Amino acid sequence: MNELKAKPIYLDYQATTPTDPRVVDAMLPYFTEKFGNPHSRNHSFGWEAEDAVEVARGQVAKVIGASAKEVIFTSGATESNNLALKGVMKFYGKKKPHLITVVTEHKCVLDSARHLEQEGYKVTYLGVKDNGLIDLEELKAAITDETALVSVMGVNNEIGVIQPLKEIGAICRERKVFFHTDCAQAVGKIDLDVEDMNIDLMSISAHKLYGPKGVGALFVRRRPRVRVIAQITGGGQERGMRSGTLPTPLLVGFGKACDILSNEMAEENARITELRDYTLKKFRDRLADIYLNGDEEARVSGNLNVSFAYVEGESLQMDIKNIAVSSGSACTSASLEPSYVLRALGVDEELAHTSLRIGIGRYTTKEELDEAIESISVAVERLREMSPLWEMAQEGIDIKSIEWAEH
Ligand SMILES: Cc1ncc(COP(=O)(O)O)c(C=O)c1O
Ligand code: FES
Repeated sequence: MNELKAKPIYLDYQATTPTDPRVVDAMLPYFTEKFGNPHSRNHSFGWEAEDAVEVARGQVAKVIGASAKEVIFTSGATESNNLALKGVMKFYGKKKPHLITVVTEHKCVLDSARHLEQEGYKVTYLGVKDNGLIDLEELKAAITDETALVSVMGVNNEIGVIQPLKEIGAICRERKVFFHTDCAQAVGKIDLDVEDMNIDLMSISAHKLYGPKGVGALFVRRRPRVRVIAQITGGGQERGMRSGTLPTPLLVGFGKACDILSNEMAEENARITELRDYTLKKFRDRLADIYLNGDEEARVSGNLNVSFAYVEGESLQMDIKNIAVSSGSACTSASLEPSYVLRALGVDEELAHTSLRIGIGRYTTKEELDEAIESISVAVERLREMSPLWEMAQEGIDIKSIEWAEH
């Protein structure tokens, strides 16, 4: 058949973002004529690259209210999170071997915590309420004299909920424990100020904020000073905290992307919030039995994580192939397990299997959303028509009362 392929619609901005063309333009000269090694001290090629790196450092620092000297460049948030957790625990851990984190953190935080546990450190994993937020009283109760670090993400990558960073920072400062936050999904989406929020370490990733992939940063507070043990050693770059030649073009792009956010973030988020609310309303008007996962208020502009009851998420995705969204299951492995984040919210397994994460961002248009809403709705209606569970629910049978055979 000579069918015209529909243009794919990208609604997966939490997975990654396209690099802003302005960012690409800023980067290009640093691949070619301005290619010097920023650590070369003896000639102008090096100085030129170093100057560009320092400008970028300042631009990154500015969006989070830090000073440039507190920004350590890394390869991304995965590395930053590893450095924060392992670096701090290994420095302070003899006297204070206890780390507190949250069950809904990104895998790279949870995996770093597991590694530390295997090495004998103690880890408390806080649960979350059914809106995805931590309970501050639980956090307070978990802190002991042995706690060195609390690590709570700013914004969750799956459900977009915003943790109460300022309150967490205040608790940590009062109890004299360091506060690390994974803000890979938060920078550019919410106002962040490391001073006001008493944040001691913050992980950032460029490719989530319209910058290039393969670069990120860890903010490490200087006053009061936070010490970390380097996880990558060598030439002693980044004040000994992270060795390796800095990738000048990537950093220039990262800096430019942050600079754009400094100027345009408020306006951009207002526009995206409007699109998101519009989308949710249209779904709610059209389809019964849909549920928004995660708090409706404490939520970033571009995230809609919705369960479409009685429809299996993967089947739904297969039906809407030209729309790039993420499903709430099997996304982290081939295990076909429903998302651990949704499970932690208490979303039951059936419903967790029916979720889609719809990510709206800088280049999303209303027309694209209209098309996506229509395709998803048609697919949900079609799949529900085929679902015996949906049929039973329409007849008023309580699905929960059914005894399922072992499988
Ligand atoms: C919350 C969160 N933390 C960490 C990461 C990892 O970031 P990177 O891809 O820069 O390593 C991601 C991206 O998947 C994320 O969403
Ligand atoms: S949605 Fe595919 S395994 Fe549950």
